[in-house]
Amino acid sequence: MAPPSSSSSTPTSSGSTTSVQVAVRIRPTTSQDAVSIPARFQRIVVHSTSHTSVAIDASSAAPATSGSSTAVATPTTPNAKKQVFSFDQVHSPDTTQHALFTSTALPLISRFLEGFNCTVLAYGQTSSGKTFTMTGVDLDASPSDPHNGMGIIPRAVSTIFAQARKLKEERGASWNYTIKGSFIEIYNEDLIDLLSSDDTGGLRREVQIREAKDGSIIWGGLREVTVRSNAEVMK
Ligand SMILES: Nc1ncnc2c1ncn2[C@@H]1O[C@H](COP(=O)(O)OP(=O)(O)OP(=O)(O)O)[C@@H](O)[C@H]1O
Repeated sequence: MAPPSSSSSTPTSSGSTTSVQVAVRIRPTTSQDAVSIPARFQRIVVHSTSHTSVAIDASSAAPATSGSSTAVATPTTPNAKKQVFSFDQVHSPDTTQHALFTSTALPLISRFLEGFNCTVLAYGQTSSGKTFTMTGVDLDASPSDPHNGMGIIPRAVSTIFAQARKLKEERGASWNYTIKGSFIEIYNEDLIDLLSSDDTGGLRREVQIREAKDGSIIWGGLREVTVRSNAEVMK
């Protein structure tokens, strides 16, 4: 979360401004679901009803096709009430990786290059698609290709490098930039530096997090590595 002095506000669909935006992505059913989910639970209960809302079927009735191995829409029972929830963005199962990136993370990149702190956080139950959404596949493909499976991280990193190169071309020899990366795992209450093992004989170093007087965040002992390309970051 960005400290107040460097946070950046974004207009919401309701017209108010907030520094936190919530986007929901509904993942499609996969072939794995057919084997890993018991047939009686194989039904779709979450539907996007607009670009900003989802409806959850309230029916607790068993689906008409109980026993089938394919997911189906839940039949509505009489008087079953759908619950509707609103978010800043709702993405249906057919949303591509490129479209998701363009509407969620891309707007943050220009703000990031202006000096704002930006965070993209994936949250969801196991198998809901966090890794697919954040990392995806085709990690060193072109971020502008709308058809590949690159997730948010490789697309964001490629875009940051491309925009930094463009700024360099515009600003000439008097302007330079360095991009550094760190990789931290938060596990229970511990913060583990995942890039520290090389110089600590295989043991990963714990890092300390504290807040400076000006509200900025200090990561004590965190290893920062200079990176020059998306391929280097994703390695
Ligand atoms: N939008 C999508 N389109 C196609 N397949 C998807 C999509 N989202 C997720 N999947 C597939 O669903 C499965 C589970 O996704 P994923 O591994 O990303 O979940 P996760 O939230 O990271 O799970 P965990 O918390 O257990 O690590 C994977 O096989 C992934 O390829």
